[in-house]
Amino acid sequence: MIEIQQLTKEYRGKKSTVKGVDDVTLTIKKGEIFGIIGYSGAGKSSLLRCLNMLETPTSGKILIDGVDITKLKGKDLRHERLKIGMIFQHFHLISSKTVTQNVAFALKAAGKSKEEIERRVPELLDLVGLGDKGHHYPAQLSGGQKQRVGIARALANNPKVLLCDEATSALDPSTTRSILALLKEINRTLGITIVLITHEMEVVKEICHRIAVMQNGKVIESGDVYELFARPVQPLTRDFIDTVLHFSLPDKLLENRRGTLVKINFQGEIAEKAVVSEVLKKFNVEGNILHGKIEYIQDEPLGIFIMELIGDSQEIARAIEHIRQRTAGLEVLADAA
Ligand SMILES: Nc1ncnc2c1ncn2[C@@H]1O[C@H](COP(=O)(O)OP(=O)(O)OP(=O)(O)O)[C@@H](O)[C@H]1O
Repeated sequence: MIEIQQLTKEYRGKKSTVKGVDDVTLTIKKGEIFGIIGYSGAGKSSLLRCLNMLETPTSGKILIDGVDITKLKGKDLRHERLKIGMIFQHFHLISSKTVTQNVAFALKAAGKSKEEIERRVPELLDLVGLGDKGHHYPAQLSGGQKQRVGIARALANNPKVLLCDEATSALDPSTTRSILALLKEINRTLGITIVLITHEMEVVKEICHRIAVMQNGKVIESGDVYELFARPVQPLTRDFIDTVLHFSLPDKLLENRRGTLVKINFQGEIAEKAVVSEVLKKFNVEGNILHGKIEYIQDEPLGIFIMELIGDSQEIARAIEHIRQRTAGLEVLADAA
């Protein structure tokens, strides 16, 4: 439904030109929650803001349901933009207006009648769990409640796409979870496609179906979130995943090891874990499990074991190959000492 083709966004300064987005091609499917992750300066905001033309791309196309929005201007662009809602890290509410007036503002801007606005605003506030807060001003709300107003406002005109710009970065962990749960619910019940940018892998793990990892304006890796957790290719993707899986083996353990250290991913099936005992019987290697845990990625279990394999190097290589072929992935963390 959203096709980004060879998109580039350059910022031209007096002395130099910065490529915020550098030749990005991506397809975002209808009804999915798509995450774009990267460190500061990777180009996430630039890419997201091109999707509703808050930034004008330098080159490339953005097709939304087949319409290239980069070609639109004036009334046509305003009309197309109504299909795309957006929420922000710092909410961007109008402080002098009540919650009801903030949400009504989006409907007014779209030319909706007074009757329709009066009918729609309470509906939207109920949807985000703020049915009793209509007369409050933003200053009287918590961060999570402010973001709920932002979500109600973004959904006012029944968009097909919701863009989320670091929507939970200013919130504490428990409020973050409640806002992510609301976004998930909106995606499920209203079928709205959600594109979110974040620098937190926890957010991705919690709600995204697919993700793209950005670095220096480019997408360096993309795919199904479970697949990327199980089989990351790029070092940067691994770094992000490590922030969630928290694998740091004590230095002492690394120093004292005798064998090859491997990390094995299991697709959560107990049967797969039998592979390890099978290997120990089949090959002449000794194995010590040093660490094990199960993470839930989108409610699907991903088991992770760290093992030390001790034995003849050829035999270890055969054992590794055997495990690799029968599990969700194996990574050699350190060769035999
Ligand atoms: N308006 C602008 N003028 C000039 N350069 C810009 C502008 N906006 C972004 N850039 C540059 O484009 C690159 C990508 O920035 P962008 O804000 O898109 O990254 P980001 O991944 O969203 O980072 P952050 O999370 O810090 O916002 C950076 O090098 C940034 O300095």
